[in-house]
Amino acid sequence: APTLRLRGGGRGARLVFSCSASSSSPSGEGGFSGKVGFLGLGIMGAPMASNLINAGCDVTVWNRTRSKCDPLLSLGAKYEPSPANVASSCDVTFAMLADPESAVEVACGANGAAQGMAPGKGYVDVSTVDAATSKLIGKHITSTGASFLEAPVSGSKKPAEDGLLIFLTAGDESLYNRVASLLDVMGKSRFFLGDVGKGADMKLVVNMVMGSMMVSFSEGLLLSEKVGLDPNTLVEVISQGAISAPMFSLKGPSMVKAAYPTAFPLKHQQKDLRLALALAESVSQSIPTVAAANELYKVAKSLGLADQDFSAVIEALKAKEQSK
Ligand SMILES: NC(=O)C1=CN([C@@H]2O[C@H](COP(=O)(O)OP(=O)(O)OC[C@H]3O[C@@H](n4cnc5c(N)ncnc54)[C@H](OP(=O)(O)O)[C@@H]3O)[C@@H](O)[C@H]2O)C=CC1
Ligand SMILES: O=CCCC(=O)O
Repeated sequence: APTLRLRGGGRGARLVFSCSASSSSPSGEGGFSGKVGFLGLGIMGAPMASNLINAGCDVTVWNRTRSKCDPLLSLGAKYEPSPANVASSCDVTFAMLADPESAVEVACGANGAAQGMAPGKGYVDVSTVDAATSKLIGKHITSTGASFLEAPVSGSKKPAEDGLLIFLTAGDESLYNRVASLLDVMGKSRFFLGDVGKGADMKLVVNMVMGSMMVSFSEGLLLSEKVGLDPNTLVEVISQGAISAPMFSLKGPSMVKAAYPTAFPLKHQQKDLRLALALAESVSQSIPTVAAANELYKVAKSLGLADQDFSAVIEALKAKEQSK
């Protein structure tokens, strides 16, 4: 019988089917009983794979840096020495890689996942990449007879740990239905947006808004301090008004202390702004606020902050002030 369990706390609490559930729905969704591969065990991939294992899935992992597999193996995962091996030994393989270059390399390179793909198998790329990259990966995967779904996620380290991500999917709808119960183990909601590229586009639009919001927030924190206000009070005032956002309440207090524990690496936020600018250019849209924000993230990277949380962009503003 399907297993029901409570997921999340407070307002996020809900009941979800476990991995071995055998439910079915009019859309063709059902439980997933096959073998699941997971490639890329960074900040996001590791907790996502952990949740699949904890839900009872038969998970096989691979990561470029082998040692990052160890915690997952302790939870019961299996290991294969290459993406091709994972893909050939699993029914469906997820990939959570850093950027377009690594996503292509892992899917299409030597010993890449495509080499282990075959009809009946599926590849779900949950990395944040641009539409052209996603289409390229999709082409390699589908040329083997396998199916392809892009499924970038909104939500950071904590939502990944809590299984509360938001999936922005596009591509093969039957694969979407086939992996729905797996997405529900890792996330709180999922959108199917159409042809390959639409999930990538949606993700880049969301993240360009987020990246600009963070810069605007940083400017406000610094200005409040400069005019003699307590920036902690600013965080509190914002949290009670119409521009309240979990991101401000979560990151504000540590930003005031100049602490940037990494949830979303700054280098990835800058990558997303770069890709969003290219997306806007492809349709001749001007996004001047995003362009200005991108310059600040580039400055922050040049200050050695690439691996800090993206909220460290405030340090680029501080550096500008100091150089006056
Ligand atoms: N962190 C966040 O809040 C969120 C991140 N994202 C997106 O998810 C993706 C992953 O992010 P995150 O987990 O934070 O990033 P991490 O930097 O923590 O992890 C990146 C992963 O990519 C692997 N990788 C990098 N380059 C290569 C390569 N050339 N070949 C093979 N593997 C490679 C890394 O392997 P290795 O361990 O060997 O370095 C690691 O497994 C990114 O696209 C990011 O934009 C999306 C939503 C939220
Ligand atoms: O891509 C990273 C998104 C982070 C978030 O949605 O909080």
